[in-house]
Amino acid sequence: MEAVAVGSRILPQISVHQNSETLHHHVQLNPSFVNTTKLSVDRCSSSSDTKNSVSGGLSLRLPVQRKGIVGRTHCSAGVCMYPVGAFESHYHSDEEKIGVLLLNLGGPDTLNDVQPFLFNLFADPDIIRLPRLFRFLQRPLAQLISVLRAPKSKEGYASIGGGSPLRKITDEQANALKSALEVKEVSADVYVAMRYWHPFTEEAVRQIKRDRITRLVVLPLYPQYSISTTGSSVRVLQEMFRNDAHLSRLPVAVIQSWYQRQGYIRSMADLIEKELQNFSNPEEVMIFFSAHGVPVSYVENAGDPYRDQIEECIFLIMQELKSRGIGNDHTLAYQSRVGPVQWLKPYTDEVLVDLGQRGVKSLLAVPVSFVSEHIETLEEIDMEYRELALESGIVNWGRVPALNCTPSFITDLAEAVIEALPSAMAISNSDTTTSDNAENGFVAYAVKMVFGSIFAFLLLLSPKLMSAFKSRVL
Ligand SMILES: C=CC1=C(C)c2cc3[nH]c(cc4nc(cc5[nH]c(cc1n2)c(C)c5CCC(=O)O)C(CCC(=O)O)=C4C)c(C)c3C=C
Ligand SMILES: [Fe+2]
Repeated sequence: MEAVAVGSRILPQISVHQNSETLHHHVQLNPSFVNTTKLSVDRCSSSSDTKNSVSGGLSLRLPVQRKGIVGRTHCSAGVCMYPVGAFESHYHSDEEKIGVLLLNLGGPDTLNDVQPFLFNLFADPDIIRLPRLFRFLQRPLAQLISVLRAPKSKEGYASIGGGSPLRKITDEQANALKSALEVKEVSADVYVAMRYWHPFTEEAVRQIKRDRITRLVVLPLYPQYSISTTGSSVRVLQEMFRNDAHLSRLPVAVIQSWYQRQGYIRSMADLIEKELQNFSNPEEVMIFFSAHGVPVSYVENAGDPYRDQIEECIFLIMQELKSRGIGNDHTLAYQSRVGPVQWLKPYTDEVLVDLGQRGVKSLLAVPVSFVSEHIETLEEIDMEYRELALESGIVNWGRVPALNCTPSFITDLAEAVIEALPSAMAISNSDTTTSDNAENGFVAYAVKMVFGSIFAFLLLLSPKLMSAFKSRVL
């Protein structure tokens, strides 16, 4: 697990508490931030199972921090150990009030919410990454793309019952996590912060303030880190915390990614093992991992560790399956691309056709970057990809369900939270005069909106330009 405190400067590398259920992982702490933490640069010795080889691979694959891009931190070599006992009694004291903030993307509750939800998504500079000079076009462009994409999106949401199930499932996960923490004698309030729809991050943070939480763990419900998911949500949190006197003093730990945790890997392997039994010849089934894509530029230019983490995650799941005597073939592809740019390859739809042509007859789809059912599992995989696979010659199709509230998974999340608690720290020297704030002056905003709207208007008026744009972007 990587955890990092929310802050405006280079952040300390936090924090992996080791226990028998956690894959050993390489992290480095900056002692000036966490002086209560005992540091060790040695790799933890562990039992001779998958853990050791995995941690070696992990440390090599972790990205170097590139300033101003991911903008936060990534781990480098070294393992830190917590003097756990030193913290435990504190959590049970009357004055400590623990909060856990779950981050997720959010989804439209009804079909009327689809276009405004899409607007919020495309208005995010971590989703459409315009060069700084063109940032003034972000909102007009978001307006345009959301209006153009809404009909297709609505169709998708209509086919899964008229809205996204993400809010309901995330609330259930929050309740289950609270109970799992209670079982481990940690009393905590669990909050949900969605990036693009209700309950928005702002609503959750307001509640955290109202409840006078004294220590907060931020847990993204994305196993792997991407600039477009965890990165975006954490950036919003950073801005809010930096600009708030109370929040900037609140000790916070952010778990950046947790795909390598043994509890998660085992839970995924359990689901795959169970689902394979539904095939008449389980050993002949191709395990087909499908991850949500991101544009290639995120990985190759902006230093997004997403692809590396997805690959590592799949390696770990397959290793776990092998240790159970399951040695099926497997492959990975990326789904859900949007827009005219290159996305991570290979693309799910192309691979399905290819596999069918190559004579693969049985296929088990495994959504690997999501932990809840949502439109990309229920509509894209279960309907679109299934149909395409069957048309392409696949005969036996199966799909592993999302983890949702699987008890072993929720228990592992609870352990991740407990392990992160000691590393929570405040943003001490908050800097409230960021250049972004300066840019947000009313006059600058008005000028940008006027020019942006003119651009969007011209685009809408030009049928030729419009149809070219539509065919490439949507
Ligand atoms: C790991 C998960 C996700 C990554 C990475 C991601 C990147 C990403 N997504 C878009 C565009 C869209 N995403 C949409 C919905 C959506 N995406 C994720 C997850 C990841 N996105 C989730 C959980 C959801 C919500 C699903 C729900 O049930 O509501 C949508 C809307 C749906 C649609 O119209 O297809 C869009 C659009 C981009 C551009 C991107 C990376 C840059
Ligand atoms: Fe997405």
